[in-house]
Amino acid sequence: MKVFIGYVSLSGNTEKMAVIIKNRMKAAGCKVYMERLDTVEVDTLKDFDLAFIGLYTWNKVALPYEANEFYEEIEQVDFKGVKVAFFGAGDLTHTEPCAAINILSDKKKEYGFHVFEKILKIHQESSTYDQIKKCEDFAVYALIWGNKRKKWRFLSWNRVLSIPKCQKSAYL
Ligand SMILES: Cc1cc2nc3c(=O)[nH]c(=O)nc-3n(C[C@H](O)[C@H](O)[C@H](O)COP(=O)(O)O)c2cc1C
Repeated sequence: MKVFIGYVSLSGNTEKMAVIIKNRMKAAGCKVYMERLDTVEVDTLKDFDLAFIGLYTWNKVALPYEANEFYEEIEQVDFKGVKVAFFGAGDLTHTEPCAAINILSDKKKEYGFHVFEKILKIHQESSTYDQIKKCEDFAVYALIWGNKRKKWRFLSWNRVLSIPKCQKSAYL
């Protein structure tokens, strides 16, 4: 599978999540292309089987400024059926943590993207074993979701990747 990972990160926490996801996807045999969202051409997402988009949040009512152009360009292309999964670092003690992700994810749904129902939100840096595992598990579940066209394929992916049953508690 061809996987795209696009992210924006100021202090490096979201970038760290992106790297964990990238490594997990490579270990699963995917071809991975990773780029910052402020340099990506939005229509290239159509060339991938699955896209991961990661954002930090600095002001709960706004997108990071580096993602503004990406956000605007979504309106210019037909993205019907393009699959995307969202992740990001934030302050989970906020009343509305990682709100930038919800802003972008809502717009993507509106413009035809097929959005993975689980969003991965990590408190600050992904440094503990538990946080790193959450990133890896999220990546694998998104991959299975992105690849789930036939039941046998879902079952074989489960076996090949040797993952436990879905732990919903790992997601916010
Ligand atoms: C000035 C400032 C405002 C912030 N506002 C929010 C916020 O509204 N919501 C949130 O979830 N996190 C907020 N955070 C926490 C950051 O999202 C968090 O530090 C995150 O790890 C940054 O990601 P990055 O390292 O990828 O840039 C804020 C942090 C700073 C410094």
